[in-house]
Amino acid sequence: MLEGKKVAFIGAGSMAESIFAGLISEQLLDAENIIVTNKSNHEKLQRLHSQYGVSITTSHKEAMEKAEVIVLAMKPKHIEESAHTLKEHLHDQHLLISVLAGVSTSYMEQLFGGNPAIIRTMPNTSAKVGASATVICAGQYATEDHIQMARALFSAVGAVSILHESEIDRITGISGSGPAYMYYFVEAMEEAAAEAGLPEEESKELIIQTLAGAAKRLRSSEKTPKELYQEVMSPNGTTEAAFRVLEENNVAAHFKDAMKASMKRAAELGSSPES
Ligand SMILES: NC(=O)C1=CN([C@@H]2O[C@H](COP(=O)(O)OP(=O)(O)OC[C@H]3O[C@@H](n4cnc5c(N)ncnc54)[C@H](OP(=O)(O)O)[C@@H]3O)[C@@H](O)[C@H]2O)C=CC1
Ligand SMILES: O=C(O)[C@@H]1CCC=N1
Repeated sequence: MLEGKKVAFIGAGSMAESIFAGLISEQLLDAENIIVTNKSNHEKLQRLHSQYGVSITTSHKEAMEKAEVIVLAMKPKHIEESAHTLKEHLHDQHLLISVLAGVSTSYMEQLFGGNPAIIRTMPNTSAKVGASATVICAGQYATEDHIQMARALFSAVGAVSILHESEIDRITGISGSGPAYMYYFVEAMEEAAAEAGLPEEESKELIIQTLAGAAKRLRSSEKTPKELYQEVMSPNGTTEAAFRVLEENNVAAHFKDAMKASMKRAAELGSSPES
């Protein structure tokens, strides 16, 4: 569906880079069909050009004129100023794909004016290795073809689910921010290994393999997470000792509170993107 099309990224931060790096390595698009622009960090654009071979420009007008698919990848607080510049170059053939947390399609439709085709998405940075968990929903002017185009783009960099827009803020606290939670736990595991005097490289590898193995098991087993962790626990053994500490410290409750805070922040970004 994206054959022969050019895709412009407005915003060149970690999310944009994760997506276009994934699109290139998964061979959905050639680097020269990807145009990247940002606000003012020219060194960053140069680095992205050298590293990936993507086309870069400091002109948002040029990006809009060359591409049919426009990925909005700036911070939510910058959507208003950005839409102000982009809207004069927007035409009927453009598809706008937003990755912005919290920002609704109706708000973007209002900013761009007219009847812009907008697909709102919530990917995550695992797009860089073709393993994002992306959620998409359509604005009122997006057609089935637009949905399929966005689905094709994000399918190249991971799994895609279609959700109702009212669910996207909540899922942001689960799968959008999700990779960060996993890295945080891995960091704690690495620190515990180091504090116990274990060799760094070997511990790191064992932790990653443990995480990958648990993810594989979750995917392939019919068992619930509780059944799976109970399987690890020998009576009065090491895991039980660890879980006693987790439960004494209410870790699951605190972790759930953290995800609720992320969901709440997504809703706040939507009601007041400039915050
Ligand atoms: N990081 C993540 O894991 C995820 C992020 N998102 C969403 O992706 C978006 C980007 O996040 P992230 O990549 O982390 O942010 P970054 O801060 O890393 O990048 C933001 C980018 O936007 C550019 N920018 C700022 N203002 C404008 C403007 N007016 N016009 C064009 N470009 C502009 C910046 O350019 P310059 O450097 O020149 O100022 C920078 O390249 C956010 O809306 C976020 O909600 C969604 C899912 C996951
Ligand atoms: O932290 C953020 O706001 C973005 C949205 C989801 C993940 N990162």
